[in-house]
Amino acid sequence: MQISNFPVLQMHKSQTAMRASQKDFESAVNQMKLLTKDPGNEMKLKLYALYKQATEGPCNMPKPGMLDLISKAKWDAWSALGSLPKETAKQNYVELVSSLSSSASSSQGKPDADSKQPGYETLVVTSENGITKIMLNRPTKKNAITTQMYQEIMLALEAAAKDDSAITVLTGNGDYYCSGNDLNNFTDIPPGGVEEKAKNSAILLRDFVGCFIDFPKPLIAVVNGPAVGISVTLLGLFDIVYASDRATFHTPFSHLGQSPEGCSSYMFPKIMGSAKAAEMLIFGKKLTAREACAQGLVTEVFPDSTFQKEVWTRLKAYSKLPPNAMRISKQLIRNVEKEKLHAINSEESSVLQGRWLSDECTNAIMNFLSRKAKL
Ligand SMILES: CCCCC/C=C/CC(=O)SCCNC(=O)CCNC(=O)[C@H](O)C(C)(C)COP(=O)(O)OP(=O)(O)OC[C@H]1O[C@@H](n2cnc3c(N)ncnc32)[C@H](O)[C@@H]1OP(=O)(O)O
Repeated sequence: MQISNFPVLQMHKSQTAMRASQKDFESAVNQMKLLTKDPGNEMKLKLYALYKQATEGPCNMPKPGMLDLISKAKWDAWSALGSLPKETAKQNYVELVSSLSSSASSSQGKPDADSKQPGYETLVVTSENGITKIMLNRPTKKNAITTQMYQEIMLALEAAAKDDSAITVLTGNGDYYCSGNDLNNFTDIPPGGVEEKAKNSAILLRDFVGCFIDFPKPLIAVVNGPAVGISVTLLGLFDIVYASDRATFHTPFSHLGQSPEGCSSYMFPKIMGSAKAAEMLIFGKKLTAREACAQGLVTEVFPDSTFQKEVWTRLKAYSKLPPNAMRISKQLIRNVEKEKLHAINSEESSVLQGRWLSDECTNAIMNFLSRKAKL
């Protein structure tokens, strides 16, 4: 095999002016270890040959026997590089790895058109590489959750529970993860009046949170930006919470004349201790991602600039673990408290039903809707 059989090497022959440093080379070698998608045998042979040429120079090993197919393919690939200088081989290796990593990262978070599931108006739901991703998709409204969106999230979770993916991810599109309940939900009053509205909302809330309590597979929150209200309280029911360092966590329930939901009245004190939980749930203290991590609400914080790349690399690796083992482990952890969580969810929903009818709550919502108040 001649060097001309490797178009990618031909392409870079003219670029020898740009030399890769030893550090670039070593970091490309490390980068290869992080690739989660198999680049295929042909590419692996090219990389092998360049690595050998870069580290040992031209191939002077004896040719392996005809029956030792793998060693012979590797020997052929290396020999084909002839007397290519070590420095050029290093450069070509670095560029080849970089092209592989950028094509992998450009597909992260950006689903194939084919994998996008139809039927959702407020979400983008995709399933690929063993991961079902549910993305809140109202970026211009900071992903505030409308009544339709609550229903679509429940449908998406129900479908994800049954599909063949190993893990499920919830994330947001745009600069926010989610700004919580859409406050306009309270303006659509049915013929039965505000009491009926409050009752229906409490039922919807109870069923919605119930789906998170019962979700049978590992559930991961990829918190891409600020999170408010119910999108924060629900985090206590996730198995992993990864956050960008741009994310904040805010539950301004008292400011809104409301009270905690999402089982946070139980989960938050359990996770962070009652004093820290009270500061968030009663006094509406907003936490940075690092504070939320220190208090156990967040699993790990990543720099925003590398957030998507690092998180999806990690999740792709996790999605290859045996799915039944993950499911069984999750259920062992969850089943201990499932009944208790459902009871807490019912109680929180019923208390909120009363709060929604209070003057404190009505005034706070009116203030927001008339743009007098923001968080
Ligand atoms: C079935 C019922 C279940 C109920 C469960 C109960 C849950 C409790 C909660 O979730 S409480 C939390 C409720 N959320 C809020 O109070 C947040 C309100 N929003 C804000 O304070 C701000 O919008 C902000 C701080 C999130 C972002 O401020 P910023 O200045 O960056 O951006 P804008 O305010 O201009 O927002 C852009 C547009 O998005 C609309 N919007 C944002 N959040 C909400 C929301 N929660 N509800 C309704 N609309 C929201 C905002 O009005 C802007 O719209 P516009 O461009 O048309 O003006």
